Amino acid sequence: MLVFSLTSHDSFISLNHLRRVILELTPGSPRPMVLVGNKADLVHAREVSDEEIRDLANTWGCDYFEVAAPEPWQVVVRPFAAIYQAVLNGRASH
Ligand SMILES: Nc1nc2c(ncn2[C@@H]2O[C@H](COP(=O)(O)OP(=O)(O)OP(=O)(O)O)[C@@H](O)[C@H]2O)c(=O)[nH]1
Repeated sequence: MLVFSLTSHDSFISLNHLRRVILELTPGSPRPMVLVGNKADLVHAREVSDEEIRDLANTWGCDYFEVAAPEPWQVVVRPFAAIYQAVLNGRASH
């Protein structure tokens, strides 16, 4: 799960490194990933544009979820459910 803060462009950029490390540590394995922008409630402090998020999600072939920690767990759980489903799909195709 590639999580960044919508209020920190640096955290968005640092996902490149994080993803590279994950890929290097797990060669040959299925590695379903989702992109998660946290702190969606802090609208006025937002530093990452929808366009750059969409571009990155397309480039990496990831689903994108926007969450805020204060939201009900039913919202915050969505990216976890997506990863879980992707793992199950990966197993089914092997
Ligand atoms: N409003 C809001 N605050 C959040 C959210 N997620 C985390 N925080 C707050 O951000 C602060 C830092 O949270 P941490 O969980 O310590 O995250 P961190 O990555 O160690 O620190 P930061 O780089 O400061 O975000 C805490 O005060 C959290 O309560 C969010 O979605 N919305």
